[in-house]
Amino acid sequence: MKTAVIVFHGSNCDRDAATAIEAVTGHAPAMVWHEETELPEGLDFVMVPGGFSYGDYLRSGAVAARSPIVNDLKKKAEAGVPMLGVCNGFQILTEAGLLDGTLMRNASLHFVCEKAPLLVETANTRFTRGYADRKEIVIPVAHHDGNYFADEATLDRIEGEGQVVFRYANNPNGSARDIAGVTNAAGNVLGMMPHPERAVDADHGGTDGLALFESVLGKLS
Ligand SMILES: NC(=O)CC[C@H](N)C(=O)O
Repeated sequence: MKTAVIVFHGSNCDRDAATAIEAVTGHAPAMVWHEETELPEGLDFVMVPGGFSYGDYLRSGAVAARSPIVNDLKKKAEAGVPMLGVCNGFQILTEAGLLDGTLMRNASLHFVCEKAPLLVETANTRFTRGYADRKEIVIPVAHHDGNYFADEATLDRIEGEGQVVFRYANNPNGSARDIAGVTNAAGNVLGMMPHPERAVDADHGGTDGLALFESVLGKLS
C-alpha cells in the first residue's frame, strides 16, 4: 500500500494524518512538499491535510491550490487515485476545482472547535463502506471557514448522485443542507470539514474515524 500526505506552508494536521494512515496500513506515507511537481508513482491513496495554509490569506486554501504539486494531484484525481481532503484539505480541493462548492466563513463568524455528531449519509462509497447507512458518528471539527455553499442546482445534483457523504446532526457552521462531506462525481475524491484523523485512537477521545481509513485503505475484512 503506497500512500502520501501533501504538506504546505501552514499545514498543521499532516503528522496526525500520517499517524492515522500508518496505524491502519503499518507503513508511513510519503510526506510530499507542495513545491514538488510529482507525487510518487503507483499511489493507492493521497491525503490533503488540515491546517492554515498560507495563513488562510485571500480565501482558505486559495493559495495552496495554486501550488506546483496540485497539477499532479489533478492528474491523479483524473486517473482515479483515491484522495481525502480534510478541513483545510477540503478547502484546497474545492479551490482546485476537484470538488463542487466552496467553504465560506462560519455563519456565527466564530471559530468552532467541538465534537460534531455526523450522519453517514451513504455507506456506498469507498470511504464509508465500513459504516452503516445513516449511522451516527462523532468526529471533531475545528475551523472558521466550514460553511459549505453551492447553488441550489449543484446541491440538487450532488444529492441526487449520492455525492453527499456526511451531514451534521447539529449544524455548527451554517453549511447548506447540513453538508459536512462530499465526493466528486467519480467517487474517488472526498472532502470533509470534520477531522477523522483525530478520531482513530481511544486515548484521544474516540475512534469513529477509524472505519473511514480502514475503508479507503482496504483494511476491512
Ligand atoms: N483545522 C483546519 O484545517 C482549519 C481549516 C481552516 N483554515 C479554517 O479555519 O477554516
